[in-house]
Amino acid sequence: MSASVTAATAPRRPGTARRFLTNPQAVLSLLVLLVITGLVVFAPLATQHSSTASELSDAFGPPGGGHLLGFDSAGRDVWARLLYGGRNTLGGAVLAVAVALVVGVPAGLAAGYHGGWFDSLASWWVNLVMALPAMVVLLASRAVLGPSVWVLMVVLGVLVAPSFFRLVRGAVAGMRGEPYVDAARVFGLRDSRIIARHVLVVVRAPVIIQVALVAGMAIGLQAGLEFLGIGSGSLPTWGAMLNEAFTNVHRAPLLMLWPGLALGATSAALVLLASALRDVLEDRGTGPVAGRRARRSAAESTAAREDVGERAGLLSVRDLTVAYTLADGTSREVVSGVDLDVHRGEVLGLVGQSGSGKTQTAFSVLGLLPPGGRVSRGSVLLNGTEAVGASERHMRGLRGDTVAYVPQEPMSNLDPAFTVGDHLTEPLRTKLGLSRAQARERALELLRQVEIPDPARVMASHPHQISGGMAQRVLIAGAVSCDPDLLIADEPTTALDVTVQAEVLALLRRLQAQRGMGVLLVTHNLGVVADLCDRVAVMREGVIVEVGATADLLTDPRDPYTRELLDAVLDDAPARAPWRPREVGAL
Ligand SMILES: Nc1ncnc2c1ncn2[C@@H]1O[C@H](COP(=O)(O)OP(=O)(O)OP(=O)(O)O)[C@@H](O)[C@H]1O
Repeated sequence: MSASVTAATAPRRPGTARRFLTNPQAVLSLLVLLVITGLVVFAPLATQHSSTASELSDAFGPPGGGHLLGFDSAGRDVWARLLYGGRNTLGGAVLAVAVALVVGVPAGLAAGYHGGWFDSLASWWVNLVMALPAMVVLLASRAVLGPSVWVLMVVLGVLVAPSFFRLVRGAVAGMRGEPYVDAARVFGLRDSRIIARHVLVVVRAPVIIQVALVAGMAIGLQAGLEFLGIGSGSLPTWGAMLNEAFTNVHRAPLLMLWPGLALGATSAALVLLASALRDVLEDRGTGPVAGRRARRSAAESTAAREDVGERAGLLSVRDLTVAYTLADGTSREVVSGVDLDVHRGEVLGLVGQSGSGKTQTAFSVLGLLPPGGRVSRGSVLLNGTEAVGASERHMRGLRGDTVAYVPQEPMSNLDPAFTVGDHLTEPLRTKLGLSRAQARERALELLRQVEIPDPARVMASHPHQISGGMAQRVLIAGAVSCDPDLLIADEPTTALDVTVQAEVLALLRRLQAQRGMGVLLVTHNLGVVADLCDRVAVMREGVIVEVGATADLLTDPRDPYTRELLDAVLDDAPARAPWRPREVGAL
């Protein structure tokens, strides 16, 4: 069994439902809410009396004769009023939450995911709304829009929408640059799909918690307004009942108790549920999520280029120049005038020191340069089609089945919230249109092809439950899943330990040979180059300084920089002394 397999399994965490059901606070508060909501929704089943029919002779009458809680000051049935009034109180809270969600969540998603002018404008608007005193706005809107509890709840929804906006925007902006979001784009998934799959799942838990909190707050605020006599007046609500009871508090103090109890129990249950949900939902096995890729220092360009012949290959890059706009408004070239060709079935190594521009070149081919970066000059032909300046839609069409990508850090390219099976089946379903069952079958087959011994178990595992080596195999399986013509592998073994590196390289070599894929292998490791590549391009400070057949280039480098790289390998790897068994008693 390989090293990557033995390290694979961590104990499985109980599912969300299980954690919820074993949390007494969660279960109890949900039960209280369900009972209250059930009584309110099915009010006609819980009472045959009307909430508005009044009989003055019954005013302040005690319980009895089917009137569970007696009568109020106008001779109306208190139990019926409580149940029907709850409809307005809870309905109002639902309305406020719905408005806040509809306004706050999409705006937060768009601002966090895309940034730019919308983010600036929305953040400015949110700061403005948050600076307004809610009570004063509610009072003013009642004066302008009339005494309707529903209108007040809509206004309240708008006032609390910023809390959802900020929550969602912060979570989404924090994960925007995560490699697994880039990886999803590399698979050719649409932004809307990425948001639905990877982004919404991140904000789901805090949003659910916030919903419970905001509902509790809306109920409290609404009751406060009604109690002060600023609500609808005519509608029975728990707040209005409190208000009426308060005027007769000396005569019938119990009349305050019932709406007070209903309000207190509902608000308390919502707050307790929110806090229990926080424990349940936020205790997810998020696994190791690495931060964004480190960006390295700049370089200026020099050097010669080799004539690479006609542009008939699978990938043909000419005069590729990548520039970044810096914070001070100036522009910096990080890749300058690069020419590259990868032919079908060929493995081209792109080598050079850290920061030489290898990754920027690879991302340009994928059409996935980070924000601020752009191809300022040149052409990238993928299967004869120009990729520079192509629409995102066009590039999405190419990613996955024309060009696929194997990243450097396997773990951070898998979304911790999803299983391996989810990762593998999603592109199969969206790109190849397979059914769920077909995609699952295909994914299992792919896992077998990348030599994962127990594919069914690995399919059901989350990223934190598998080793780095296995995660890289999963990503390789994903990359070849739609049968790409060109595979771009960016330092695919750097994050792995030595034995696993060798296995993953062997796997890549085998898959490449079986499928006849062209491979652009980005690496700084000349050992890997010698092992896998047919040809090598050496990159330094953003330019290609030498291209040639691997054997020629490694044995007879023409450029001084290539020679330096080779010397560095030799310097770094002193000849090992022959292994001798430790002498007995040496310790
Ligand atoms: N977002 C960015 N803004 C500005 N410059 C950047 C950005 N990303 C990368 N660069 C610059 O581009 C240059 C090339 O970086 P690149 O990541 O392509 O190097 P690399 O050869 O792939 O290195 P490594 O092997 O360490 O990944 C670096 O000098 C880096 O500073």
